[in-house]
Amino acid sequence: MRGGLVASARLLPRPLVRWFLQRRAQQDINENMLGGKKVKIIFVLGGPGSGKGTQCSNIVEHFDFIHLSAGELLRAEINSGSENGTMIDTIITEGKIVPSEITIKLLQEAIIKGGNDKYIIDGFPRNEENRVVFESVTLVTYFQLLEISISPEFVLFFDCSEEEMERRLLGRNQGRSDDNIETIRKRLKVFVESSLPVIEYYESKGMVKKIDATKPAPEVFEDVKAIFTHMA
Ligand SMILES: Nc1ncnc2c1ncn2[C@@H]1O[C@H](COP(=O)(O)OP(=O)(O)OP(=O)(O)O)[C@@H](O)[C@H]1O
Ligand SMILES: O=c1ccn([C@@H]2O[C@H](COP(=O)(O)O)[C@@H](O)[C@H]2O)c(=O)[nH]1
Ligand SMILES: [Mg+2]
Repeated sequence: MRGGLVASARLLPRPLVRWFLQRRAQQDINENMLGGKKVKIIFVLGGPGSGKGTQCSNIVEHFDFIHLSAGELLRAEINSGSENGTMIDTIITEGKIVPSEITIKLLQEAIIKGGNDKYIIDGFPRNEENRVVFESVTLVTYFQLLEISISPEFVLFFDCSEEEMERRLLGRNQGRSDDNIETIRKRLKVFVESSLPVIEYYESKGMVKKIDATKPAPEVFEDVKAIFTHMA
């Protein structure tokens, strides 16, 4: 049946087919749709060690979301032996921010591959440039040339004191090259200087749901659960 439709479409004038597909894609763009589904994206932000990864794991156990950690995608890229691997590794070890085009390409691929319509994106956008570029991201739906603006439903912000974040990272023990006191201090500085402005931007739009992340993890999850339960 589908093959028949494709064959029939081939008989139509190309400009007409192109116009039809572009119109459909434009409708999808206007409604934040991907492949006919409304895509829901939630940004999970907070300082290093605030508990983003821990809580995202809890969220996917209870709610139908796919968890994409930008940091994990970058670490996987290093381990894959990609040509950018060494450069990404150096940037992470220095606690700096990887160029937007690299991180966004990995997120785009993961979103398309995920095939779901609900994503929690953990640890991204890291700076204003990340945010602006992602909001005009090009997702390949019908034509490569279409610009699809994906804006988050809301931003979940894990608010935690620096002392507590530092203590947690020093005790994490997962063999990460950036879990040493020198890099941790750099990451905390980058968070304040580059990532907090992103949270302030969304705050000014009334899109931030702030969580007290200094509490024990199960208590933090109770607060997170309440937000996700109410959005369903
Ligand atoms: N509420 C909490 N109380 C105490 N320890 C916690 C809490 N949440 C997470 N942890 C622990 O703190 C460490 C950091 O947590 P997690 O990896 O979830 O943070 P993160 O925000 O994803 O950090 P990063 O930005 O470095 O990836 C882990 O060892 C985790 O088990
Ligand atoms: O959007 C991003 C996300 C991460 N990075 C770099 O990776 C490390 C680790 O990220 P975590 O979220 O803590 O796992 C981070 O310090 C950055 O160096 C990035 O550049 N852009
Ligand atoms: Mg993490």
